[in-house]
Amino acid sequence: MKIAAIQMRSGPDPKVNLAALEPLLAEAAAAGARYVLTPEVTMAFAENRAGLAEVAAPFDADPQLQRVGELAAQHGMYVHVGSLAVPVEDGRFANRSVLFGPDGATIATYDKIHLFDATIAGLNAYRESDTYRGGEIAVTAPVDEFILGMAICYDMRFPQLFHALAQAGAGLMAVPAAFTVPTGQAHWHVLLRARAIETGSYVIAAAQGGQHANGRETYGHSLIIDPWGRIVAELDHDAPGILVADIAADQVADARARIPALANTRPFAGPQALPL
Ligand SMILES: O=C(O)CNC(=O)[C@H](CS)NC(=O)CCC(=O)C(=O)O
Repeated sequence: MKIAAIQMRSGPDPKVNLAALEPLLAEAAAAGARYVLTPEVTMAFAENRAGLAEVAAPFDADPQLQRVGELAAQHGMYVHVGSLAVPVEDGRFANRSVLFGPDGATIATYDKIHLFDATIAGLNAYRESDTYRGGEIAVTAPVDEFILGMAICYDMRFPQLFHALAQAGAGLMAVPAAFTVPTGQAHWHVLLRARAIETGSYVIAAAQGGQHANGRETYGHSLIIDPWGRIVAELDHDAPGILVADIAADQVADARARIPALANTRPFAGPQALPL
């Protein structure tokens, strides 16, 4: 199965972002992709909560999202919108991933569980939970012969999520992202490779990249990693573009046969704080 990651440089306006996305989806379809992943905050990378409130639409009436569903059907491929902001009851948003099937139907949604509340030296303090409400449910979905495990950006730092997805059968992990540059330089490749190795799974990471209109700068470097932890494709820059690779379910089985860490997982008690 051919899969593709789309790298973007989204701004605050969903119409402009959709216009940037459409030709990249067409390019992925022309390359033979059966499954395509777009980055976190594909549709609106806003400056703040007020900026999002101006453009975010109810989930069932989002014109850009509906257009992506039509494009999935037109191209006959799975299109996974890495995330977009969806208004929720408490005035915040869900940072939500949406998977469309090749017939254009919505197959699955996933709300980002782990929110980026961190202060990084030299950057602003990020308080994602001011704007977004965290999800509470891990999600898998069928994509042809694969089971897809859904994660978003900062989720990649939480191996227990990927372990749970793999235990539920996922062999392809999706990580749409809008990573900061310094943490990307330090951690992006090693964390994503580790998630692939630990779970014997493919990892596809579709990134935002470059200098955005909202003042943020993101790391780019979209990646596809095989279940042995090898990087099989990378956009070695932060500009918009697409990345394509062939994946095969027998590679998942092979990696898990060589290192059966999933099967060898055992429950344990403790830790005991010694000496008692
Ligand atoms: O805020 C928005 O509109 C969109 N969301 C993001 O950009 C999110 C939350 S601020 N970014 C990350 O999770 C980066 C994580 C990261 O860089 C790391 O883990 O090192």
